[in-house]
Amino acid sequence: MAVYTDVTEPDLSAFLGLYDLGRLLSYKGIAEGVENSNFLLRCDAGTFILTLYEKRVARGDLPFFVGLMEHLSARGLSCPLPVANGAGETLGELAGRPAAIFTFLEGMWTRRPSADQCREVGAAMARMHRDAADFPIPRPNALSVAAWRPLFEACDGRADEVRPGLGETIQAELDHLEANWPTDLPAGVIHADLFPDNVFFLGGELSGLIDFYFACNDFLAYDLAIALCAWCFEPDGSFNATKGAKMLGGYAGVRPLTPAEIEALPLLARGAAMRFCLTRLYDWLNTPDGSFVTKKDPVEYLRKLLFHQRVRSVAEYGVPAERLTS
Ligand SMILES: Nc1ncnc2c1ncn2[C@@H]1O[C@H](COP(=O)(O)OP(=O)(O)OP(=O)(O)O)[C@@H](O)[C@H]1O
Ligand SMILES: N[C@@H](CCO)C(=O)O
Repeated sequence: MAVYTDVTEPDLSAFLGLYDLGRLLSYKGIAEGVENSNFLLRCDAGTFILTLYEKRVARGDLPFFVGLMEHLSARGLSCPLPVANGAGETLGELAGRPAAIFTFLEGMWTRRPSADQCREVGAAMARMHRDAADFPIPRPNALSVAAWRPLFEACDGRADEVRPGLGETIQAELDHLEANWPTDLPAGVIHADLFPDNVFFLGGELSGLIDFYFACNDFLAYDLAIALCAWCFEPDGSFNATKGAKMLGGYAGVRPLTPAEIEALPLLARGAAMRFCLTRLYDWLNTPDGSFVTKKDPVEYLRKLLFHQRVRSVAEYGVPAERLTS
């Protein structure tokens, strides 16, 4: 679960006193999530989410994250809207942590996404890319190709404890990715973690996107590659080309891809699989047994990586290239 910091009722009531939300009626910690502490708040004014930012989130990045959610909400994208206090500020401090209150999004995330949901996610991502295009604050991707080898080295040669041969596979793949990573694809603000647990559906329709705490500037098609990894594989490890086709088609229906993006997609997907394999590997090796944080399996992303290594063209994701361009 993710409630790292306890909040006392007097402290919370004092914090809420800065806002125009009425009295605190109740609050409780939310078990899901890994990075920050989240609480469900009920006040006279309604239901809200209180987030306390923990140490893995750099304070200097908070204006980017909170500002981006404000920017996207103002463009009509459904995502948590930071609530301003009486002084017009959206970021404050509570229990010694930076803290913010957000509007509550109705809906639930889906553990078994359907092909139609993959299409909706593709389309929502493209709208997000379009709506964020004029967001003025830059944030370079701290987890892009240049960060992967240092992350692997921080695993101290222990990858084979997770699976024999894993270290060698990662080394070889890093050599390939570093030598071939594209340099000039269309870029902008990406979500960078648009996994099923960060997309809510309500009554069969996509109701919103959450968790913008990896958002950054990078290649737009890299975001799509991440989503392809996160949404289009089945629990048995097989790639579902119907879901792949819907995801890519949903995206391209809003923002057609360039020929260079289409050609780069299998490589970007290898990079995406590597990024999540490495962060999971690092956490796997460095999270103490018995910790209340659920460790995610790095080998799931090794398998996805091996799949993408065999892909020669976007058609193998289920859709011919000509259907993705304008
Ligand atoms: N605005 C919101 N409306 C409704 N529920 C929310 C909202 N924000 C967060 N939640 C709930 O809190 C949970 C954790 O939120 P979030 O994923 O942002 O946390 P995190 O610690 O940053 O997670 P992660 O480990 O995925 O990076 C979500 O799964 C969701 O249940
Ligand atoms: N989505 C990430 C974890 C949180 O960002 C993963 O599944 O590894």
